[in-house]
Amino acid sequence: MAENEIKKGLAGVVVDYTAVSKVNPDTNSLLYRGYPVQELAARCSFEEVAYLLWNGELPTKEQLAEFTARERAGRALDPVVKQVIDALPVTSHPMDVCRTAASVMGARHPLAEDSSREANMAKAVDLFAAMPAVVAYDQRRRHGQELVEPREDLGYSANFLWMAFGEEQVPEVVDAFNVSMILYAEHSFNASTFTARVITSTLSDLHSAVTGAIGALKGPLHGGANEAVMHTFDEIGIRQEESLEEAAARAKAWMEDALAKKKKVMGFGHRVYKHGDSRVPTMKAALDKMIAHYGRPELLGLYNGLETAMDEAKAIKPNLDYPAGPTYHLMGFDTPTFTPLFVASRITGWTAHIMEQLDANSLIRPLSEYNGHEERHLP
Ligand SMILES: CC(=O)SCCNC(=O)CCNC(=O)[C@H](O)C(C)(C)COP(=O)(O)OP(=O)(O)OC[C@H]1O[C@@H](n2cnc3c(N)ncnc32)[C@H](O)[C@@H]1OP(=O)(O)O
Ligand SMILES: O=C([O-])CC(=O)C(=O)O
Repeated sequence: MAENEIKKGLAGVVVDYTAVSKVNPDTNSLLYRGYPVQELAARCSFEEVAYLLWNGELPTKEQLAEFTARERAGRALDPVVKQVIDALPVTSHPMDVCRTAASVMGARHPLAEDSSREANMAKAVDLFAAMPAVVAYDQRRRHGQELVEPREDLGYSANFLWMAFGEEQVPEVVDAFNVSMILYAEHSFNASTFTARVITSTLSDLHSAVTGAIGALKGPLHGGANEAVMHTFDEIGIRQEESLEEAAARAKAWMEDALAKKKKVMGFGHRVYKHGDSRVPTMKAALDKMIAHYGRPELLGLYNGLETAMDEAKAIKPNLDYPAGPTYHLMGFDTPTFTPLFVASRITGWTAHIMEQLDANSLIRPLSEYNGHEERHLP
């Protein structure tokens, strides 16, 4: 019997203060620096939200102009980072490519060993500006396509889609992508952010913390779930000729069978929210728009069938990854690219937390209760 109560997975443990965001499971709300995320998603660009997360306030017109000019100037893929990506097999998971690229960018950064607030802010903006090129180029090279150079006349989301597909997207698609970036940007002490804070607490550098955070995000219990959702849809089978009702019935039957076999179905459940993820209604509205735009009601059938069956059987609600996965699929991203899209967004939240951790640092080092062999001695 343990002498101390063990909180497995640190469930329910409050480990520090944060002013970056507030997740409130009782009111199903999420605030970034005090602003409801739904309001930000409806009215702001992702660039404005990034600025807010880092600086605590939304930018003025002049500040936004300066900030976007800085972001646009940093979008091109560093030729050395491209060489490193090209040296990786095309079968490498795109999250491994992202993690490697973040690490190379850190080693090459002119301020690599400087962890002052000014240097960290510069590094954060550099990563934010450059990661879309990594994600977009890696998807393209896996499909035998050439790098697409960024366009300075486009906003962050429009340019990201341009670099991924080499075609300008219509405003509805750009808006849905912008909403997904805003919703994915920040979520208090989730596993990847906590990883970044642990690494930062040793006084290691920002790129090391982001590289570790990317590793934590990859797992299917965290960000990897958006990719896993699409695998579920694929396993059930996407049949474009099918009606919404037919697809829903097949998805419902699939879920009932999966739950009878005690399977965990990715895209459902959350450590903090127990009555639904605050971000899902906004992301689901964006998914609905994409389903209408691309004329794909059968995907809504699959979505509804799984959700209903999970709710009836276990009352477990979808998390953000559930509507995000099929939204990215409709936009034309291949499935392994979904979690790197999450990386591109969460760089903002991670780096805001890294700077906050450094401002009031204490080495993160919890205790453990030993349950191994009694003391013994060599014969
Ligand atoms: C952006 C994000 O990172 S959001 C999270 C993305 N992750 C996923 O979608 C992965 C699937 N979900 C899960 O594994 C979990 O819900 C987690 C890890 C997110 C949170 O889990 P925890 O708070 O640790 O709860 P835990 O995993 O113990 O689940 C509690 C119960 O609900 C069940 N449950 C929770 N989620 C699911 C699920 N997705 N499918 C089936 N059952 C589930 C568990 O089996 C468990 O049942 P039991 O008490 O009968 O054993
Ligand atoms: O908060 C969590 O545990 C996971 C999550 O939803 C996120 O990181 O966006």
